[in-house]
Amino acid sequence: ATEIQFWHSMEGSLGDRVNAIAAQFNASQKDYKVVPVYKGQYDESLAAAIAAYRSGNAPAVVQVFEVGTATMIQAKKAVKPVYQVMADAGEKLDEKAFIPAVASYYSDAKTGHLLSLPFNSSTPVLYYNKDAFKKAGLPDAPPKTWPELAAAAAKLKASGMRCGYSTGWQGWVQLENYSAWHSLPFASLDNGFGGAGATLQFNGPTQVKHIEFLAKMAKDGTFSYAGRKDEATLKFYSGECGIMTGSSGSLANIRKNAKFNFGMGMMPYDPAVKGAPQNALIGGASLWVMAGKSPAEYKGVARFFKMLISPEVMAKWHQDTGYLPVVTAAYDLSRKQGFYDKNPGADIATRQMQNKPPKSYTRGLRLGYMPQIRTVMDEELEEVWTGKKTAKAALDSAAQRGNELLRRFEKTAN
Ligand SMILES: O=P(O)(O)OC[C@H](O)CO
Repeated sequence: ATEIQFWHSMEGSLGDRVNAIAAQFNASQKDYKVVPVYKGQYDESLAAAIAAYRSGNAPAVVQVFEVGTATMIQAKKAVKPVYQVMADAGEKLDEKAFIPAVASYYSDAKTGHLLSLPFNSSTPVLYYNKDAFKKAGLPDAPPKTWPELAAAAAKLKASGMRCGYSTGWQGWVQLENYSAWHSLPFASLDNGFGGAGATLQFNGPTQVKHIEFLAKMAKDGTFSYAGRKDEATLKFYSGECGIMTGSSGSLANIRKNAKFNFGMGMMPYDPAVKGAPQNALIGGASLWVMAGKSPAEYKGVARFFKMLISPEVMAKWHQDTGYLPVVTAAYDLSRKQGFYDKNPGADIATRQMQNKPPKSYTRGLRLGYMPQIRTVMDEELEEVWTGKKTAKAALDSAAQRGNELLRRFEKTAN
């Protein structure tokens, strides 16, 4: 059988699910063998795939986080667009089958065709420890607003918890999604979808106020910073933190490890901000096909992709993990199966994305060097949590440093 290397960043239960899907595909036919390989976290696997391409050892498929999209689009020679892979292999790709917000994130601005395959899309959600809420005398309901969240975190601490609130992926949750959820642009030119020349706008007064709010929580000990990626997930399921905002896709590992009852809610919003809540931006990752592979490998990739987005496989992946059902048929199937009736909260990630019709600047991000801009946001926010910088100084500096990265990216493109 022709081997198809599939590099990914799915950890714990998520990795188990990826392995199970590959095994299912491999058992369904004899010509191809998909070999999933965990290559570290998103930034690590992206760097590994680019290095491997340069030395001629690229995998056929690599999972790239959403913010790496512009990087992959620019690496034209290194990738083969998914719509071409499917067409060459004679596999029909119904691009209308995808949830529009997901498809547009990964589509070519000019042709409108899919460049990568949407696979694990998420939105940030809120998780809360129901047992801890009960012990703290809090009602059994997720905090809806940031002031409610702060009050609940204070009560949790007062009841003896070590950590009231923590967050995963701070740039994604507290600035990228916070902006969209509050109907604000993250960057000009429709967050970069309008072409080159965009400047970052996440240092506006509303975002500054929000980071000040979190800084105050960090100072009084009700917000505990856990790390740049999804370290907060572990702090939540271990019972240390009573509330967490993080990826809807953290559900798989929370479900497996939490020894308490937990509930979910939408991202909190600031009631003082007009238009909030607006809609969420998707995160997670998509699957990119690398260039320079054999026709047989591409045929196998196309068959595998076809299976991944079939309503049955996608519905199961969504139900098992908390990632979005990226094809509408998988959402319909899950509903028909009674999944949302049996699992309250399981459709929150989808509902947030569709909360209101998106504005031109709440559809997603298409910004070069966005992984590096994430690092800049992380560095600057960490200065706020440790009290070394004010929210305003940190966000202004992050925007300025990020703008320099954007200009540098545009130069490499020409
Ligand atoms: O944990 P994930 O896979 O939902 O990804 C979260 C962020 O969007 C990664 O950039």
